[in-house]
Amino acid sequence: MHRYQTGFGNHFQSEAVEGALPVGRNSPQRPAFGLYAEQFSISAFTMPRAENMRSWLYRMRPTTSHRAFELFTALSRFESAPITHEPVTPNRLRWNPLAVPEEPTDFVDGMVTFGGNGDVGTGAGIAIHLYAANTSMDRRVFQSSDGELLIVPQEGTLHLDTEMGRMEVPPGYIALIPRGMRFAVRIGGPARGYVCENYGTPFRLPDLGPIGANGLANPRDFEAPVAWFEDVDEPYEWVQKFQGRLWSTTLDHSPFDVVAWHGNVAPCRYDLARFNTIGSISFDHPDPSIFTVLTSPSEIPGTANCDFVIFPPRWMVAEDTFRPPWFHRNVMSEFMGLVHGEYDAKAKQEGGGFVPGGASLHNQMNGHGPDAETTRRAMEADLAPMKITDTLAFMFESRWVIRPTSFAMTTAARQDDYDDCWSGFPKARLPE
Ligand SMILES: O=C(O)Cc1cc(O)ccc1O
Ligand SMILES: [Fe+2]
Repeated sequence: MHRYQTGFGNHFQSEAVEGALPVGRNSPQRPAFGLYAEQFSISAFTMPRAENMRSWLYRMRPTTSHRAFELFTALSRFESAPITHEPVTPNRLRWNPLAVPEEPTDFVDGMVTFGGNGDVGTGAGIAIHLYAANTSMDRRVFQSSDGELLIVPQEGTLHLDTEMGRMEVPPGYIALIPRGMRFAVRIGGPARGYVCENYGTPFRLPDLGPIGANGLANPRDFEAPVAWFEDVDEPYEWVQKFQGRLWSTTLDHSPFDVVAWHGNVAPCRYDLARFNTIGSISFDHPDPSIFTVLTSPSEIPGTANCDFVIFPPRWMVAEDTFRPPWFHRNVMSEFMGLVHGEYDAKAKQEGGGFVPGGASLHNQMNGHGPDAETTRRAMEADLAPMKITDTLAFMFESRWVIRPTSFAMTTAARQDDYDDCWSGFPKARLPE
């Protein structure tokens, strides 16, 4: 339906009306048709060229023309770091999916923060939100000035209208919305999913090292929209998340009035089925970093502010190998979600377990891994090549402890018996 331009971080250009995009300069004295030029910067002007990110937007009115924002207090579940709930538990946590609300609830109203780290004020760390919605954003747009949004739909296709164009994002896809970009989410039914709000360095493709020039998420499979605008002179509510609080103002027109744009900042979507999954063809279960789709680096090399990692369908062929994820204590903290199917570290469990729409959190240095049933099966398995099918789990992995919110700690969706999945392991028997 919508048209897209392909590539990740390309210098794109697009015009919805022929002649709207200036040629050969960014800010002509009089842009075509009386449009206004606006630079949209998500890196400092002086960042090295390879990391410099900005686009030029040509819009019907300057963004500046609006009344003052007023503090919006209704949405207390939409939180930001620092998350202050004390004490931060070292316990492994797992949650059932959020129920889709019965009251009309849009994407912004339906956002519930489960945890976060770092600080919106210093621009480091992430927040992890889950959304459950049943209504489209109507004459309402949202922007997070606090971070970029990585959206992982689990149920229901999202129709994202953004200042730079429109995208359709069904479950199995992800979307990236740049920091500060205004967008609206339209849905045709119940919608549920996960959001990583990244306060730090924007997500980028990971280096490939010895993998070579190709593999994992290939740049050409990312899709950015083409320019699109609506000429609507009616009230629009504009909700802005700024330093952890929600602010709102009303425009007398649609903010989707960008007629043309060019640059290397743009929203995009990516079909996770395009991920070129690489794994062991000899022995041993590789570290899950081999499944990194996108990474937000921190200032310590190889130690991400956030890695976005997926566990898609794949062949398992490793010989003499315990094939599921191994037992693990990690300096990095791991938040997981499940889009569909079963995860290979957790056996299906009557009335609970790790289910689509649910989530788990294994924080710094705390042991986790396959449950007892998965372990028993994997140790007894006939190691013929086998394909793991119908599954899509993912992880937001961060160098900082992901501090759960009060909501996450107290919600009835939290499984208070999670530890039990690791009980009943037979003890090793040493020689007499
Ligand atoms: O389930 C997890 O905890 C994520 C994970 C997966 C894997 O294949 C190896 C290590 C790891 O932490
Ligand atoms: Fe892990």
